[in-house]
Amino acid sequence: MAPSLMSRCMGSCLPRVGRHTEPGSDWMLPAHSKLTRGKTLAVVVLDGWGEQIPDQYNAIHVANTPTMDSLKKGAPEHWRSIRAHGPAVGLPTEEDMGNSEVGHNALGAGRIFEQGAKLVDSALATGKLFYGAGFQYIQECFTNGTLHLIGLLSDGGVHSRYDQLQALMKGCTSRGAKKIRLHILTDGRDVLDGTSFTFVEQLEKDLEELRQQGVDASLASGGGRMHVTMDRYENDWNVVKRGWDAQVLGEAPHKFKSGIEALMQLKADNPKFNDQYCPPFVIVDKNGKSAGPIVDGDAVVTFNFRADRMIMLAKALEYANFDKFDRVRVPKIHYAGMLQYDGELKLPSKYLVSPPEIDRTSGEYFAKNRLRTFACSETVKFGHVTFFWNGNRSGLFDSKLETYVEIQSDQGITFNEKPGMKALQIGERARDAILSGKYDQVRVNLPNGDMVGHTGDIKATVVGCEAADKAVKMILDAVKETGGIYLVTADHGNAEDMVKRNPKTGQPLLDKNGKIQILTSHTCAPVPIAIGGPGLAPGVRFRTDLPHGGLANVAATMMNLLGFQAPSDYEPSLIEVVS
Ligand SMILES: O=C(O)[C@H](O)COP(=O)(O)O
Ligand SMILES: [Mn+2]
Ligand SMILES: [Mn+2]
Repeated sequence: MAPSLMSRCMGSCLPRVGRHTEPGSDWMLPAHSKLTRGKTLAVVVLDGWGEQIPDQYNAIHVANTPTMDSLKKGAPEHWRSIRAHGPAVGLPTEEDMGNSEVGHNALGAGRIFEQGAKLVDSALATGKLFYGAGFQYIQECFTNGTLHLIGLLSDGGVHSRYDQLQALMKGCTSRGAKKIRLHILTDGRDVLDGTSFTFVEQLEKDLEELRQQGVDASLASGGGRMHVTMDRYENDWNVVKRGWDAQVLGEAPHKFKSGIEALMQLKADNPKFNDQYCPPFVIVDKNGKSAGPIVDGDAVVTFNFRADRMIMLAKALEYANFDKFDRVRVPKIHYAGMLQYDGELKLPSKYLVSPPEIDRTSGEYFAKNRLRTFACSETVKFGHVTFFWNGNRSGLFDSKLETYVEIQSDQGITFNEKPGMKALQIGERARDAILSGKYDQVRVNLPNGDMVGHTGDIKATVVGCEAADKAVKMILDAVKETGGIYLVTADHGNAEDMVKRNPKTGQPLLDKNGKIQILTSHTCAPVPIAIGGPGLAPGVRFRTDLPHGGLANVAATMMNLLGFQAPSDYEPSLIEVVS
């Protein structure tokens, strides 16, 4: 140990826990030279809570949020905003809005990793995607079988991108695929509601082009992403079953001759129709025979790069012992994911592009340094503060040190129906964990801004934000009572902007009927970060020399607040200690 460091640590500092040398070679984090251990750190992630123009379309501004307001107004040296979109979280461009996967990855891992969207872009650009073991595996079925492509039809860039699907279709047909069937999930969540028509039209054109080249290419089934297939964290297996029935068995309550006919008819039948909740349908020929059930000898690719909402289908497609619903018929197929979605479960076992290797996350460091962690959210966000936070890794690092609590989310509703969601229960569980004194870190995700924001219902989103604010208060009160420290931040924007705006004037854009266009998606807005609590050492403040700080700077900040230095290759901490 350097003499200067030793003298600083004599007396008041706790013993130095260890030393980090080469990345990965030593898990022990050195003690911080000025900040001591022993305080509970509460980490609150407000999902979908950005900083934006304070007008009537900013649900957070409209909402009564005294706790979050006081953090912002209270102490300028303890509040700032940080980047949560684009390259700051490993996405291809500044136009890419943030999302929970990349946001929580960056928060937990403390470094910026090239994310799925970018990795697929380069694997397609270099052609590497078509030379790997995953592609060879599906290619084996091209001569005698059908290639099924299942995924989100959108250019949201959160779970998938249409240009990648186009490149995949082209690449597959030029490498021998003779018969292709598309199983689409309509979006309206990462892109404007109603755009499914445009995407389906484009897809029909692209399929027609393939047919001109002699490929038997057509749409086989469809459904809205939130109602069909794309559930997550096992909240509701019925969603995946609906997809299975349409995609694999070729059965659905609605049958149409084309995708456009399907959308037009379903919309005409139901004035409340929206892209996210489109019912499942199959495409049939004139005899009513479905265009593309999945059968023995076929190849299947799930073309979403993002993990959370594909894992359940991946399990249904890959696991021999699967008991979540009756699959009725389990075809012998060659299945590959666009990426491997779960590194711990190695699921799916075959994939086209290697996922980012997110290693040495803060969670793993904490476990190795014997810190005790409590993490909690409700089902729809549970994996965010655990799986995503830990670098897309399921499970605990150390069951003796970590407690992960999942509160069951409401099922089968859109969250504007119950916008408070489980925020108060999450707040209570976190409060109890803090008061118990058993944990060094208590981490939660409060989902309201995001989950209600995605419904496009402004009034309900306001109510949701108020509930989240109450939960923050509960947690901050417990921090106060126990002399702890808090760090409150968010993973990306959503509720702070509920309308599509003219980029030049900032005014809401109108649709062809003169109605304001509602924005259901995330945004590119920065997010707030606030620190405080009685345990925060005097002199701790946000540095002013990191104006472009982003989510990846938070992990080192947490380590400092817990009394440790961060690993040298982590993005720098946002705080400094002045005397
Ligand atoms: O999956 C979703 O719900 C949206 O596409 C993205 O939202 P999230 O990134 O906040 O989960
Ligand atoms: Mn999120
Ligand atoms: Mn979201």
